[in-house]
Amino acid sequence: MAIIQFPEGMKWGTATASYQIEGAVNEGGRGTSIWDTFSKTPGKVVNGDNGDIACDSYHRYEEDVELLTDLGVDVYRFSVAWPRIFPNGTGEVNQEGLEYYHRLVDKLIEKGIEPMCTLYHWDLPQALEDKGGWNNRETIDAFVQYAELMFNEFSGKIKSWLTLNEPWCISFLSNYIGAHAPGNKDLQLATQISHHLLVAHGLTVKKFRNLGIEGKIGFAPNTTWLEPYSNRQEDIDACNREIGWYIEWFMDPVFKGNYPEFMLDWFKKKGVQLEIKDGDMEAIQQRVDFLGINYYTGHIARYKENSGLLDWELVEMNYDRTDIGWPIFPEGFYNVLMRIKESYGDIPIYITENGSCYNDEPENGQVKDNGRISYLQQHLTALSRAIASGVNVKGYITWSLLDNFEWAEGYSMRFGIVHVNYRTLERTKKDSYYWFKQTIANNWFEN
Ligand SMILES: CCOCCOc1ccc(-c2cn(C[C@@H]3NC[C@@H](O)[C@H]3O)nn2)cc1
Repeated sequence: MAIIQFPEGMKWGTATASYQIEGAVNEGGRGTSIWDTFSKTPGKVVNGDNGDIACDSYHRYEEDVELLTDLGVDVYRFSVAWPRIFPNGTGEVNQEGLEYYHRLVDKLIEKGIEPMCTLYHWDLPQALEDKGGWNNRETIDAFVQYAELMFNEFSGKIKSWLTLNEPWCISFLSNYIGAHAPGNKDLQLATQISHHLLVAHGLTVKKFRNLGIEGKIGFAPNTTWLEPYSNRQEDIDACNREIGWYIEWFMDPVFKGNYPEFMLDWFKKKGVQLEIKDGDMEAIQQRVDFLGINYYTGHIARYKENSGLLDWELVEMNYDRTDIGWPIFPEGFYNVLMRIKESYGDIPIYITENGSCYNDEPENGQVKDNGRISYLQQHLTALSRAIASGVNVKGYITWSLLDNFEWAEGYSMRFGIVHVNYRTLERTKKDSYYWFKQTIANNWFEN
């Protein structure tokens, strides 16, 4: 057995997102989002599930904050539903929406928990989508306007901000692969949207600085790792293309001021013509105070000509998998963090999402989710390796506090350390909740 010790001052937390937990989609003046539309489009979400009720956290936020308080977290990462603030994306501000988030933030502060606010976690106002969504550069301006209002409204209360959650999912998963809202399948569109997202991020950081808002700001790309099947250059290059699609494509512009040439060349070969306006790259390259990193899984892969977008194929290694089918690959977590350190230096990093899907149900009031505890142990050990290797990790935020609406998987896949009965909305602390609580209290665990 080994003691895995974390640095003094390490921040611990849990994460959620507005559309996934709030419910109350027609209450408090909220406008329609693209996920309301997408989830009610037949065939898009397992079992036809939607976020109408979800965990009902709009009404039960005090119960959720009690769970956070008992857990002993330092930070709670939540997201704001843009359609609660600007029901039509721009124009009239909805005071009821602001009031809900003041209630939540005030309760967190009362309990000594730092609110970390994600401004955009995928619930774009439908009114903006109707005008082209993220493909329309006017949405960039609308986002900066929304962010400015939030900065001014919550200045002094919220001191940790994230502009975007998982821009790869917002752009490529949602507009090329088509698995998420709004469900387009167009590489040119998706790639142009990825650029607009980065411009929106940069202009928002610039606004944050110009307003002189107290606190720190970053963004939260999602990552993955493909380990080459062999040391053949073609296998290494193929894996680096997939890794680069998540990491370098979104981080090079922010930290280096340019897109990675190898990815630009590849997209050009696929017919993409990226439109970059004068000043865009300078806008994107604003200094961020920290980098959020989301990591779930990785694979072994090798080159395969004309296979998918990036010419690679998975090699099945029969790794254990979580209930959503993702391989348990903690080495990939270490490798992602080392790649980021090598590429971008000592930018402070918060793990803003890491967690696992296990669909264990309560038995006599207990949820024995040993798989989730094992996943946490493996990935926190990988994290401790990265810290020992010099990666500047400031905090770890697990996904998620609650079982919730897992996008296209609906409620069929559970990521929470707290079980939610979607009929009664009763919360039940899982065994992983108690394990995480002890780890937070100790700032170490025994492997
Ligand atoms: C090749 C075909 O692929 C089709 C599906 O492809 C993906 C990829 C990635 C995901 C995914 C889901 N999550 C967890 C969420 N992160 C944010 C938070 O809201 C969590 O709910 N991370 N990544 C889903 C589907």
